[in-house]
Amino acid sequence: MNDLEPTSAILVIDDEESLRNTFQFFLQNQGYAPVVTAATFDQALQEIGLRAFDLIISDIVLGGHTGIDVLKRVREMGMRCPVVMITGYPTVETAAEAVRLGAFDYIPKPVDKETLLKTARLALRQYQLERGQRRAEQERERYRAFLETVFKSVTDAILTVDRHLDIREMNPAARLLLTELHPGLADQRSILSLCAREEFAALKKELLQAMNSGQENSPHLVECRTDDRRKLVLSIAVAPLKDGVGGAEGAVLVIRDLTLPEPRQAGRRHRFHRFLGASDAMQAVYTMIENVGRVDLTVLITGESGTGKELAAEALHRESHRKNRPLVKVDCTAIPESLLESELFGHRKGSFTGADRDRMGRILQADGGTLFLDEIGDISPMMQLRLLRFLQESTFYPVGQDTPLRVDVRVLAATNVDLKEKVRAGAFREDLYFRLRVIDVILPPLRERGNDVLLLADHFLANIAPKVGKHIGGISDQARQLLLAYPWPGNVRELEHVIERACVLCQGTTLGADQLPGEIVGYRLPAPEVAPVEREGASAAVLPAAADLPPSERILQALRRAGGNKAKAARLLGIDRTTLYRKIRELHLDLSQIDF
Ligand SMILES: Nc1ncnc2c1ncn2[C@@H]1O[C@H](COP(=O)(O)OP(=O)(O)OP(=O)(O)O)[C@@H](O)[C@H]1O
Repeated sequence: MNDLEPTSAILVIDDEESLRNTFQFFLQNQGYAPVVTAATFDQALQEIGLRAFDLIISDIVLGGHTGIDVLKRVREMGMRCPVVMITGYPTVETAAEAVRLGAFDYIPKPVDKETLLKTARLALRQYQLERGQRRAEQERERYRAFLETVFKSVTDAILTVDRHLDIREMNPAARLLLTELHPGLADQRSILSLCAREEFAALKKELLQAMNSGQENSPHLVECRTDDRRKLVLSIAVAPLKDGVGGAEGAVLVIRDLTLPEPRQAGRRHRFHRFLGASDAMQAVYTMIENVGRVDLTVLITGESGTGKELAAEALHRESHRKNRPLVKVDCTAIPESLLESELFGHRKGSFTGADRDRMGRILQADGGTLFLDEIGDISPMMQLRLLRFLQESTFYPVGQDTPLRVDVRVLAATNVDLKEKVRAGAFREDLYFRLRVIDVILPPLRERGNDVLLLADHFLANIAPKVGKHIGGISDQARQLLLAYPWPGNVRELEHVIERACVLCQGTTLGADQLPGEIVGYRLPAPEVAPVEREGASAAVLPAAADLPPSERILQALRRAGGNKAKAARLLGIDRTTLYRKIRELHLDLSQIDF
């Protein structure tokens, strides 16, 4: 047995049973496992859907299909494993064609054992090598992305210069600091513009010294003023940028802001931009947004639906130096796939049917500001690739234009799907994921925000009641208890709708449990030993948990409690009326026998 690929999984596809079995026997004898067989194209696809294979050996003629169809499907599914064709004499040409299309090799019939095993060995070895290379490349890309993330996310300003003192790279913190010192300073080609300021007069000498001596300078402190006269204290450190052969190809400048922070607003915040919430979970979100907002990083905002991702994007924009420039929002799922590309990148007149004039895309509209891509998790592989290119290069091509446009845009993206899981499932590019998630802001679900539920409910009540022409003074204790106990799968948006509905239903001056929907009233059911009869007359609708009673009993009990009123019974059960009717039909419940 060959120890290079001991546990390789192989799929043999052939409509001749004897051949399938012989191949399987030969290959298994070599220690390959599992060796799976399929007699038809459809069976083969089924097997491929069930597990990953390291090698596929397929007859070129497969009933209504061919081995080339297998090859094509395998590649369409993104699998890179080698495919070897088995061919009879009249189809040798087709097999050669298959190799041109990417098959690893073909074996003419009659297949002898040695040729089969040798080809399998070679194919598996090459596949293993390719996989190793791919893994190494991914590893390098991951490491590069990691370094870039560090470079971008540290709050120290980092700049690199070449031997001519031209700026090569600067991180977002450096861009921010230079802009604060003087607008436009960050766009200068040479570091000499910074050195021209009196406070930085020694910098040029330090940089040259570091390059010539190959030694780091010890950090020292500089006092200076920003363009708006704020005083800063900066620590400045300079180190050579080694060229790998003993010299320096430039220098690195690291500037740390040691200015004492202005006293922070003391205590807990109840509001932050358009957010409302005083819970610990929200305090952490506010601090994160404040810290991240200032630095020009790509941010991925995650959280369940209705948790306020759009509010987070607005707050991040407002906290940034781009706040006076546009914030452009694009809901990636609201725009049909075919239009999304031109929506984002714009198009030239005549580039496709219906493009009767040039159109400026959303990215260009956001120039100088922020682009917010909502629901990013659902974009197609093609859009993923185009976005990746844009994030990597800050340039893009409008549809139908072959010269690129450069923009200065900060990208914020949001999703309520688990992107990491999508990456694992191969539905989202890992490289794009890393690009987007330089920093993530995670919004907690409402059920983790404690009393914020009541804070928000009161806020929505105060806003909505006057709009529907009601004078409602507050929410009853019972209703508050129910609001607190409910897990809010739709989060703040759901709460807002619930209060809206309750305001419409409310006849008095207090919003009570009766105006809350069944799923909230019926949630967290009390202990089953409380007999329904004992609870009769209780205002809050509550029934024993479903697990303790068969469904038919539970429905009958609810109907009895509701005096035969189906709407009320449905509310007690936490389901809607139509579902209740359906269940009555399905369970063949005879309501005429019930004594209400
Ligand atoms: N903490 C909050 N304070 C006040 N209003 C909030 C808060 N969080 C969310 N909202 C409100 O709830 C609604 C939903 O918020 P938003 O649209 O930002 O959620 P989302 O997470 O983007 O939802 P989706 O993923 O479904 O797009 C909005 O009306 C928003 O104003």
